[in-house]
Amino acid sequence: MENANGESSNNNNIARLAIMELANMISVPMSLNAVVKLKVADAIWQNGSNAPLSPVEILAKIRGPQGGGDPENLQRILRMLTSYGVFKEHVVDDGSQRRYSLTEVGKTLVTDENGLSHGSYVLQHHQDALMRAWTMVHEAVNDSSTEPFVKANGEPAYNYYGKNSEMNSLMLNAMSGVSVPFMKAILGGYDGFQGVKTLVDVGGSGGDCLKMILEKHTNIELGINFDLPEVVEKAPQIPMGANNMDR
Ligand SMILES: C[S@@+](CC[C@H](N)C(=O)[O-])C[C@H]1O[C@@H](n2cnc3c(N)ncnc32)[C@H](O)[C@@H]1O
Repeated sequence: MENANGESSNNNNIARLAIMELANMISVPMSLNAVVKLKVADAIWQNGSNAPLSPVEILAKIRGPQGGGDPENLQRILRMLTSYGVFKEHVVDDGSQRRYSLTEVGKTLVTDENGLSHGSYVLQHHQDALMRAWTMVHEAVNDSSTEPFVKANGEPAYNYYGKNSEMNSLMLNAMSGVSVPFMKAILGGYDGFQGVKTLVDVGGSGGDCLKMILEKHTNIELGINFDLPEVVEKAPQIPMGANNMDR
């Protein structure tokens, strides 16, 4: 059946459902944020066994002897993220119990031997200051003279992070967690650093990428991590490298 605009009611209903799904999309990153805060991926991973666990078993691992927590609500979050490919759901034959293991996507949230994962990246993107800025995106259209982050928080993002040690560390960890695995892959196939004597990483954050490049390409005599003073202050010293130094 068609309405006055020539649209079928079935198409209309699909459109209504689509806009409702879009309106509720915030539940996806917020659920992701929740599993990172709860350290669910590490609880399931258990040194690589990745054996499917029930919400009750996951809670026991993340909360330890203090116990407690709500397995029903945890299961809701896990099911939501299962539908977005973060977890795999294993349903017992009679449907009475559901267990969860990590997919390849979920494994990116497991803390590695260097204490890194993509979890910090998730948290960094949903910290309060950014959430406040997201509510003001329309202001970037109404009045683009001041960016939404500044309108929401009174100063530009990196100034704001630099003044708050917790946010600064979160940003550093987020960048390391993402960049180290990518840089490993890049170094396996990219030969553009051959013949380079001085390398400057502009906005190099904690200097992980620069450090990895210097370790592999010993032809580079000087590496400079050029970043903001409060960022390089926390960055570890790099052999043969310099932080914000111009020689
Ligand atoms: C998205 S992060 C890049 C991280 C890094 N390149 C990596 O791959 O891990 C952007 C970096 O730019 C730095 N940055 C921002 N404004 C800067 C400025 N004015 N001068 C130097 N660095 C700046 C930030 O402190 C941050 O470390």
